[in-house]
Amino acid sequence: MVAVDTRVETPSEQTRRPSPRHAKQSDTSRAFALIRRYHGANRPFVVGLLLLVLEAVTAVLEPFPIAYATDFVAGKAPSLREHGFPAVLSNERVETIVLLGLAIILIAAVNKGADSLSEVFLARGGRELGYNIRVTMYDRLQKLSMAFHDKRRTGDVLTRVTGDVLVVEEFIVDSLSNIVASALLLVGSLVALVMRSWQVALVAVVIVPVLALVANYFSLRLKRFSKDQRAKEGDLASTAQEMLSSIRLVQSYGRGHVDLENFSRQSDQSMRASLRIATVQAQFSFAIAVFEGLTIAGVVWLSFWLVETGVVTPGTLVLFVLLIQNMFKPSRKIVSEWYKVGKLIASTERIAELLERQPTVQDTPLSRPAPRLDGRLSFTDVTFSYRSELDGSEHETTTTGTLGSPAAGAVPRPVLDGITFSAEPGEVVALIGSSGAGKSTVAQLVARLYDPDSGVVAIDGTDVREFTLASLRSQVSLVLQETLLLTGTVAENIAYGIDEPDPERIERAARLAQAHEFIERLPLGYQTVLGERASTLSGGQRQRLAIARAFIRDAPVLVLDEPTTGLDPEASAQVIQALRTLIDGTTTLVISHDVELVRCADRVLVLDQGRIVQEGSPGTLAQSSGTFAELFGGPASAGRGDRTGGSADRSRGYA
Ligand SMILES: Nc1ncnc2c1ncn2[C@@H]1O[C@H](COP(=O)(O)OP(=O)(O)OP(=O)(O)O)[C@@H](O)[C@H]1O
Repeated sequence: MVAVDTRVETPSEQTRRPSPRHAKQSDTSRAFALIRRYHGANRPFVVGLLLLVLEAVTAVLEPFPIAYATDFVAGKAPSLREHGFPAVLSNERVETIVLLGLAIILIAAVNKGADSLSEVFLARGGRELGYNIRVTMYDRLQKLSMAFHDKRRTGDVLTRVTGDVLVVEEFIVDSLSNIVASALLLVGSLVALVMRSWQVALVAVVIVPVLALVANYFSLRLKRFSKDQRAKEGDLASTAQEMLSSIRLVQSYGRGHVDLENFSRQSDQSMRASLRIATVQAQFSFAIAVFEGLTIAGVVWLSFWLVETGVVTPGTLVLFVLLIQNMFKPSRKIVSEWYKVGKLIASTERIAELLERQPTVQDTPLSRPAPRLDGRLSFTDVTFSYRSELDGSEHETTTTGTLGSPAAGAVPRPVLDGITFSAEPGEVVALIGSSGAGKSTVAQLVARLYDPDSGVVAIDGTDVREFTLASLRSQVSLVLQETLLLTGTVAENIAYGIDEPDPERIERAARLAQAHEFIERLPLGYQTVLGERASTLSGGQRQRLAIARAFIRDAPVLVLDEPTTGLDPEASAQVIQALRTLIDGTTTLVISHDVELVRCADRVLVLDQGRIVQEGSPGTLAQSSGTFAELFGGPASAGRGDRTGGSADRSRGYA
């Protein structure tokens, strides 16, 4: 059932981006292409549409017994028996009226039955479509590279995955049946009119294009306003999400009122957008109602003249009025649903924009699974600059909302400029340098969170781009400054990223990470459920869980990015103790401002503005003049052999 798009994307697809003009021209076809691609089984749609045809046919038939009864009562039509119906009652007149009444009931029952059943079938199709789109979007979001995630606005993306998908889903469930049934009824009524009187049909033939023109005028306005409204809703969700994720900052700085003003301004804009839609809808309904009144009056005058001249019977006049009403009823429905077509198109555009986005970091058809790696890491003449995947007008429009805020037109300066170094298996290399020098960027290139603009990052002599992302990333462990813990138990958090965790393995990892003792003290030990941000744990405890997570993965390459920043000396000492065990025998890239941690390294690289400006063992660098000695102080610094060095001397604030 799931239509998750797991195709391997080729590099050529990466650059395939429609021009804004092209995208504008194909709004509707884009919407239908999306529905076609993700709708799942055909059966609910086929059966649903057949039932709609039955509904339309019965709706066209409904006025006929009423018209016949009118003529029969007025003595202008014979009894049904004269048409060859078998006699069922003794009174022929009563019999005709009863049979006509039964026909009205039967037609109405079939009509309503078909209507309800079609809704059931289309609901099934619509929900399946929504499910497929939602799961595919989730899958795509996981695959999109950091260049996308750096700039996207979470609230807006969430609105696309939830709100916009719901719009598409509900269009199929609620509106599609109304629109198709109404269109069929319109055509059916027109055909019935043509068959009964060409003169009256002429009136109807004039009505249809006028109706279409009026509908088109209003639908264009509705579409524009709905796009605007969806974008405003996305902005609103982004603002709310940002406030919630930075609630500590908001409260501690007492800036809640500023955020509130901002939120209420955006709410106001969203409300105004909704009101504009409601106003246009009301104008639309009013225009149609006036037009309907005029048309029915015209038909009544025309039919009256036809009755007077004996061309048609009074029953036919009733039939005409009912058929014309039959034409306006669906028109009114189409009008109200048309607004949803605009909404549908706006939402599908926003969904398609996300689904069509190609990750810049991805597997190629030539990628192969990495074997178990030894961990020989090398950077050769690596140059890199941050580029936004959101650059380009098709991604940054005012109508579909903002996925992010790229610095339009800014030429990115290289963040890394010709970086070359290597680390042997098991070697610990420390990266130091002032803030913004590019240390974290080097670390992120190892796990291919970004790809270099030029040069090669290799492990065991193979360019990391030749390995599949999953197999590469499973052999690189990251411990970052801010530990990301997920809602779930402590055990689940430690075992995150491995397929078959067993409790013994989890506990062994926790013991190695010096986390076992505090976990045992938690109310339910390893089964304690951590909240969204595990705010009940201290920074040091969270960090030791991250180290346990790295232990359990047993990856040959380890990247530590400021793992002790923000911890007090005691917590920091515990974390460093755990890290000493973790880095032993593992190729490690460590970025730290902590002298204790840097002393664990075999070699230190000093980065400045994206270049390596100094290189050597901690001991050697401490003896020579340069950034290292300035940052970490004098000759006391020693190499890896001095890992137990107990100086509490910290780096001198240069972050
Ligand atoms: N996602 C990003 N998008 C755009 N620019 C970025 C991004 N991340 C970092 N930069 C820029 O790249 C440069 C290097 O950043 P990086 O985080 O690698 O430095 P760093 O040496 O790790 O700094 P710090 O010690 O402060 O963490 C900085 O100028 C930073 O502003």
